[in-house]
Amino acid sequence: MHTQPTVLSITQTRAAEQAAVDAGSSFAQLMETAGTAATQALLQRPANLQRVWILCGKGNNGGDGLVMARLLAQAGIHVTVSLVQDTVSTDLAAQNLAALPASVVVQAAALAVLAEYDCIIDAVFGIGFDGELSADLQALLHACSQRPALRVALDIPSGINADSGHIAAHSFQADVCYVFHSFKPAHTMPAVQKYCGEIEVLDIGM
Ligand SMILES: NC(=O)C1=CN([C@@H]2O[C@H](COP(=O)(O)OP(=O)(O)OC[C@H]3O[C@@H](n4cnc5c(N)ncnc54)[C@H](OP(=O)(O)O)[C@@H]3O)[C@@H](O)[C@H]2O)[C@@H](O)CC1
Ligand SMILES: [K+]
Repeated sequence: MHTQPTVLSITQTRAAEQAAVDAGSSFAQLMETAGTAATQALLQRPANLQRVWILCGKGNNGGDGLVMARLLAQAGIHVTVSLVQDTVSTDLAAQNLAALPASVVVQAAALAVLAEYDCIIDAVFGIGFDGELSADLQALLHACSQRPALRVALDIPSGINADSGHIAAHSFQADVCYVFHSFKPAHTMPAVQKYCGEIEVLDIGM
């Protein structure tokens, strides 16, 4: 029997996260589990993953990317992280930035070196995104979306509003989207699904 995926709005997702924390988990644990699940799913793919570039936003979607950076580096992969908003704004993202091993290169996003990467991970924005992308981010995400590298989006491709499904100009075009816990309304929309590519829902223990 084909079962429909559970769909939770942004508000419902945040309530489910809070309920998991109230039941004994922690936001840090949820992020660690999200980054771990996405790393394991990525490593299971028959893909060339020698050099991975992770684009991190300043919020917790960026934090998920930083967890992946640590775990992929520990798996022996050459990882470069770019903080595309020049900073991190949440405690969880800051903790995971501080926890990066020395082998992870942290440098400004440089389009000139884009061709060096086998895989690009979009951890810029998740369910916290609303509105349009800045001109700089439009140029960066557009260039990434043109690359033949494996393009991975965490939770939702950056530039897309998880509730309304509004697709900002030059949103990230993924090959695979690792969705945490449950679909958001946007994941059910065919126009958004074209930006997600393959969608895999990952259990993050909530
Ligand atoms: N909480 C948890 O337990 C877990 C959360 N998880 C992960 O966290 C993600 C949600 O994280 P989040 O809430 O920090 O939001 P996120 O998507 O990173 O973006 C927020 C940033 O975007 C910014 N921003 C918004 N619009 C913008 C625009 N147009 N242009 C520019 N900037 C814009 C906004 O800036 P502000 O408007 O506040 O200045 C803010 O700084 C979720 O999708 C999942 O991946 C998992 O780890 C599981 C456990
Ligand atoms: K993303």
